[in-house]
Amino acid sequence: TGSSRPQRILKAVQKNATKGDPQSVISAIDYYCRHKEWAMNVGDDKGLILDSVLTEVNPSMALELGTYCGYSSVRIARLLSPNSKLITVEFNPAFAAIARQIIAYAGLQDKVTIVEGASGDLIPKMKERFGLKSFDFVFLDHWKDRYVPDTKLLEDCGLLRKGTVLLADNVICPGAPEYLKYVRNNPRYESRYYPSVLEYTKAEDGLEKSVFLG
Ligand SMILES: Cc1cc(-c2n[nH]c(CCNC(=O)c3cc(-c4ccc(F)cc4)cc(O)c3O)n2)ccn1
Ligand SMILES: [Mg+2]
Repeated sequence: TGSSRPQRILKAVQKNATKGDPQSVISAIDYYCRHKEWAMNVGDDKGLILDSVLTEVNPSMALELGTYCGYSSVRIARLLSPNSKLITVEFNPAFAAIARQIIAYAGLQDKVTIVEGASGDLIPKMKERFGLKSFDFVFLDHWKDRYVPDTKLLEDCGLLRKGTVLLADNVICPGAPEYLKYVRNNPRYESRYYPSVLEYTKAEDGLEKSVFLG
């Protein structure tokens, strides 16, 4: 049988990027997915917003829900301070295997831990598994109907602290309408919408940044 899209993305990285150079890995994926075949990476347009929010927060502990090929894991990890960590959760083992190789190609394997499984199962185990108190930053980029239940789960598991920043991808396309209602009408969050486009297209999309007020 033929290769998968994630396998073709890995090949494009190995062919066009420089080992240990995260920016070249990002550029290689963006070029491939814009000119050869579309893929559900956060992409270069929304990626610039992710970069700026991340730089502002400068998290010690970051969580990403939805790894896919590791594109946003590389975007996040390349901007983390020394000793800061990213935990990223991927449901599909085949995606996780590719992401592990792309993150390693970028030289960021010491900053990123990939965990395989469903967010709803893994979130309640995070404190004990990783000996962490709370997350400073959470990037929601997984199944769009899990944004609300998993945000509530993060609250209930004490994994958010006063000031934790949640950044949600795809709030317009494919869309997370319940999530927008939840964070925008909730006094425990201060939210702001960053308009952009769906990765590698002209379709409307955007990121919602929500600060947990405790
Ligand atoms: C339950 C659970 C789930 C996960 C998990 N791991 N990996 C993911 C990936 C989820 N991402 C998407 O589905 C996604 C889709 C589009 C899209 C698709 C088709 C279109 F036509 C237009 C847009 C665009 C995007 O930017 C996306 O992010 N979820 C991990 C853990 N636990
Ligand atoms: Mg996305």
